[in-house]
Amino acid sequence: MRGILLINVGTPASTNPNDVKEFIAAMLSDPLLTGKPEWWSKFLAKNIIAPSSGSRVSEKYKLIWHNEETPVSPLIYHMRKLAEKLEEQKGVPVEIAMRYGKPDVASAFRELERKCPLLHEVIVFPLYPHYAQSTTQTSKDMIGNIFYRHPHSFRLKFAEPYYNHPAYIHALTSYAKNYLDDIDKLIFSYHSLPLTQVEAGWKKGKEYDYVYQLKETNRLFCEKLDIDPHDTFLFYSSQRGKKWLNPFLDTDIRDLPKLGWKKVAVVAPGFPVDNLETLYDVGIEARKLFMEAGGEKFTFIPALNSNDIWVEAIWKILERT
Ligand SMILES: C=CC1=C(C)c2cc3[nH]c(cc4nc(cc5[nH]c(cc1n2)c(C)c5CCC(=O)O)C(CCC(=O)O)=C4C)c(C)c3C=C
Ligand SMILES: [Fe+2]
Repeated sequence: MRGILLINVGTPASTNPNDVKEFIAAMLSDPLLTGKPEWWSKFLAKNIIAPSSGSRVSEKYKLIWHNEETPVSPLIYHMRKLAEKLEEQKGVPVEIAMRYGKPDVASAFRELERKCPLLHEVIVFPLYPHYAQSTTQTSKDMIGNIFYRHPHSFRLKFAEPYYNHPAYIHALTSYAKNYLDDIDKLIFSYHSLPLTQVEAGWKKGKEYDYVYQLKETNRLFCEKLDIDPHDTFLFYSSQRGKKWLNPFLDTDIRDLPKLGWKKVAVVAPGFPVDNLETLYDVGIEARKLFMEAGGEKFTFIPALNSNDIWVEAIWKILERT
């Protein structure tokens, strides 16, 4: 039998500033994420960035935390629901794990083996449709490292980027089309990346080319819904410097109302499940900036999360893996 491991970057254990600092330090210590040497990344992350940003970021997490039942990060909440639905509807064991922090990959492998002693294959499904060194590559490296260190009965596969897979585009468009009435422009919002990492990927070819891949998603999205690409904008969020992919959602969106586009909907296809980067950066911060700049209507399109249509799409994407 096959098992599925849903992987994502990670999230703090709670909104407590110490937990947030620990998470930020773990992430920013990764040389594949920062593009800097390991010793330098670790030093900077633990001694400077995490201590100085932990409390500020913790305030953002408090605004989006999932407080029903047991309080939990929305990222984990949606991933658990997605895993449960996949398990129920497809009859295969499914676990979730994070690149940084908990739940961790080694425990997820053990749990899959416990659920299904006859497991012969595990497919890792990254909740990042587009390739990036800071998401896909670092997750693949870390999982391989854990997998090959211990003997396992099953073999391991990693799903390729699915940015152009018809099932992903179908899920995205069937879901998003319900939010597109009465708008002047549709905004595609993606996580920004340092230009150095983007260019390095571009040189390796389109399987590693973040911008090529996300523009393909946008093109296919417009084609499927018969949207004129001139009625869309591409913005990048969560940049950490000037030499990152732009225009920036958290500054440049303010220009739209002045140009006469006062009603927008924002979709973030790079995030199949909601998290801080969608719920806060888009749903709270970008909305506020847009409305303060004279906007009249701001529609935040939630991620696919655990919608049935996304469960079906994942299953179809895994067929070719
Ligand atoms: C498409 C997905 C993502 C890309 C690409 C990405 C690149 C990237 N991220 C950082 C630094 C941080 N990311 C943080 C949180 C975070 N990032 C993503 C996704 C991508 N990151 C997710 C899903 C999350 C988790 C959010 C949650 O709900 O918990 C954080 C911590 C939070 C914060 O401080 O904002 C940091 C730090 C870099 C440097 C980078 C590319 C080089
Ligand atoms: Fe990130």
